[in-house]
Amino acid sequence: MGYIEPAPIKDKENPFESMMSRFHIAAQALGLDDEVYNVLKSPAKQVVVSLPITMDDGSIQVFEGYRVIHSNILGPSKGGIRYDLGVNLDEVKALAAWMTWKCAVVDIPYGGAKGGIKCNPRSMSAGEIERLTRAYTAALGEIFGPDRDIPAPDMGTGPREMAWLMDEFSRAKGMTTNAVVTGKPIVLGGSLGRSEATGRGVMVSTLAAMEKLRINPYHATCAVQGFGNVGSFASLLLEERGVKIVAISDLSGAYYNESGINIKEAINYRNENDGTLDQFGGAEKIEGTDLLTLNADVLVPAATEDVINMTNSDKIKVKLIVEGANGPTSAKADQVINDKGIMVVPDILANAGGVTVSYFEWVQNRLGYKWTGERVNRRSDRIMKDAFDNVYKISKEYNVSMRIAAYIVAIDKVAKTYKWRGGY
Ligand SMILES: NC(=O)C1=CN([C@@H]2O[C@H](COP(=O)(O)OP(=O)(O)OC[C@H]3O[C@@H](n4cnc5c(N)ncnc54)[C@H](O)[C@@H]3O)[C@@H](O)[C@H]2O)C=CC1
Ligand SMILES: O=C(O)CCC(=O)C(=O)O
Repeated sequence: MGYIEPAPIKDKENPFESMMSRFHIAAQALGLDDEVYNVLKSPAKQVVVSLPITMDDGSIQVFEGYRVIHSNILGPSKGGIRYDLGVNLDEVKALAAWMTWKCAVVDIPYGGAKGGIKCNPRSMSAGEIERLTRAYTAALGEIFGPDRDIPAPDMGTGPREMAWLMDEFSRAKGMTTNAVVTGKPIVLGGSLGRSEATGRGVMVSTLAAMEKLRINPYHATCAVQGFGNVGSFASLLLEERGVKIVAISDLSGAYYNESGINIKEAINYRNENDGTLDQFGGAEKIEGTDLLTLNADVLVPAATEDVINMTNSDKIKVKLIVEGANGPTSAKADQVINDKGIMVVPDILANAGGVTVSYFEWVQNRLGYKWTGERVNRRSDRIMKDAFDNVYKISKEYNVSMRIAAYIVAIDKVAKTYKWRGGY
């Protein structure tokens, strides 16, 4: 398949401003004082690096790489690395702040960071991606570290890139340092359960929300946007629990089957076809954006930012949105969705299963010990369910949406920690 350019998203909002508008509402509800507000509204560190890479044809191409540390108040900063043509500083700043709130919502001892390289990994060879990953790691070698800043996979990256990052960092330090990065291959110290962890957390959040809404999973239908790491595992695990997945999608388009898509078949098809669902035969092909407005009970956006926005929010028909992606709902669309009475399990809660198991991976690396997959899943399910219940309780207490409640939980924890540690 040739590379398919994503269609530009209409009315895309500035992601950092979107994040700030929710932060502002939650800070007001919480009565956050000005000092802490000012500390938390700006990232602690922003680094932009220029990466000249020799391409396979011998030419030199210069790529721009970013790493933003939003906060290290709760601990070393943590967050994925994204390879995508849409990467820019405002996006990375927003994603870094979301990591701060996410780690606080699930109560793990990390601050928030995010990184990215503006590139199109689908049009690059493995060798070019390896050289780019190694150059990025070398450029940020003084930022990364198991006690400082710990990257992980995000869109366009996975265990392969994390292995190169770990190796490059270890070579520079003269010792194997596997705790510098999570989401590694198992053989390099990756944790069992990390690959499926984000999708698994989405499944746990979806079932918890369905229980509140009295939706029986065995009678429920669900549409999932994005069929990468998060979307495919969320689909598989929800299907295993009785939910009928009626639509899935990726950059090639959306695929609809009202009797339910066989998700194992779709995953096998994608794995055998260069990572794409293009020409998938188990469903009828529909427009990618039509998936968002289908008649289903649940929508899981698991692709990218701002896909639910002012052009389509009034047409959304589901009862529940569970945000597998970071920032899939624009801040302006929040109000429309709330007015329609749709429950939203927000990104900083719903997709926190990934960073939770990344934390377990880091703990195992530091202990020099391996947990069983059963132990990883049991503990992460518990953390996700407790976090859901806590956010739900706060949403009732403050009479706010689940999104604002999650921000309240997070900001409160970070602010209290900041106060105890003291400013400069
Ligand atoms: N990988 C992880 O552990 C975590 C990922 N996330 C978030 O989940 C989202 C997806 O990440 P991954 O699954 O890791 O990425 P991935 O690179 O594995 O997969 C992305 C998928 O989305 C599809 N896609 C991209 N743009 C699209 C569009 N406009 N419409 C339909 N499909 C589109 C791609 O074709 C691909 O199927 C991102 O927002 C990421 O930040 C959040 C928490 C953890
Ligand atoms: O696993 C991690 O450390 C971070 C994953 C991530 O980037 C995210 O949750 O958005």
